[in-house]
Amino acid sequence: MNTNKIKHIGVFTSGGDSPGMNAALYAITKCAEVNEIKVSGFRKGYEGLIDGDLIPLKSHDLQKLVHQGGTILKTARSERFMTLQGREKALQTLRKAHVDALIAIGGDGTFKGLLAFSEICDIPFIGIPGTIDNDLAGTDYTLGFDSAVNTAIENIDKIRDTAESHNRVFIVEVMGRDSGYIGIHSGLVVGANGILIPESTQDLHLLLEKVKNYHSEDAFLIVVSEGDETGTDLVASKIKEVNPDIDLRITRLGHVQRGGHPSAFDRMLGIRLGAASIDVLLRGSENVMVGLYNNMICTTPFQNVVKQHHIDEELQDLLKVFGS
Ligand SMILES: Nc1ncnc2c1ncn2[C@@H]1O[C@H](COP(=O)(O)OP(=O)(O)OP(=O)(O)O)[C@@H](O)[C@H]1O
Ligand SMILES: O=P(O)(O)OC[C@H]1O[C@](O)(CO)[C@@H](O)[C@@H]1O
Repeated sequence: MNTNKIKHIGVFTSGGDSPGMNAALYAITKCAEVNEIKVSGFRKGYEGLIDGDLIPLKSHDLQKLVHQGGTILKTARSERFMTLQGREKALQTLRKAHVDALIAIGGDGTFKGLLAFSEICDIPFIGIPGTIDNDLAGTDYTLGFDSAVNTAIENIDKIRDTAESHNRVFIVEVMGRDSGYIGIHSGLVVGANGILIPESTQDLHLLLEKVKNYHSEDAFLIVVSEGDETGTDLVASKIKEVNPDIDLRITRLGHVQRGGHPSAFDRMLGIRLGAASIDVLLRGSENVMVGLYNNMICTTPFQNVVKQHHIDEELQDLLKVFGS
């Protein structure tokens, strides 16, 4: 496509919200304005595309929202977009609004959606990785991951205080639908006694050995990823089996990890990736996700942005030493 013809860009946030999305929206809008391109925001992810629910975006308004968590465009998981009929409606919306290119901020599901959409819609699509799970290939970090880990550790530190006071064992469940990134990062930096994540299957046995002999005056903290195959409740009952005297509590941190102000890292990541999305679009890229690799901007075709079920070797080694 002749990129001089890009006069109107549509943008939306999709999947789970993540801190830093507003910073990315600000950067997209600011950089588009510099290039005399109009930006419209579709509300509630693919739902807004289907229903034609769009609002004009101006950098002046977004500038003061960079520090805010969530997404001012709202987000959703859209059943309707999973159907060809839904995608055809979205195509009509884009044609009617004369949108020349689309930028989506979301996780791997969002990019699968764009791939399906590209079969019937031939305008360029650019993706920005936005999910607290950090489970995408093509980038070292996704928007919101750093903030979510910070929220998790702030809360786990508090749990330690009460756990120490009562000599209790606590299982703290952290988010990550299929991924242990939040689990391994938060578990390591709070000094957890055990860390269970879906990418590593041997730890439970070692953990049970350790907890069997636990009669300490200390707290015993176990961080379990939501996606761990054993699961929080079963881990708890296995611990009770091997050591029935243990005073055990479970805390599920849940959606608190998705809220709150974005960290400095996530604000900066949002600014960099938002700006990069306009830059690569105007250089003629399409159907790629912009990401950060070794602290440099890179692009990856949507086909390769599959869910990342791999924790690198260095972290796995740390897990062996510190996590079980
Ligand atoms: N194969 C697909 N075809 C069409 N649309 C899809 C497909 N997969 C996902 N989508 C659309 O993308 C939306 C977002 O995907 P999903 O709910 O998996 O979140 P995500 O982008 O992976 O973010 P998060 O990691 O925060 O959950 C879905 O609700 C659906 O509308
Ligand atoms: O908000 P929902 O739809 O319950 O989704 C929860 C899922 O979304 C995530 O927070 C990612 O956005 C996962 O960690 C979690 O499993």
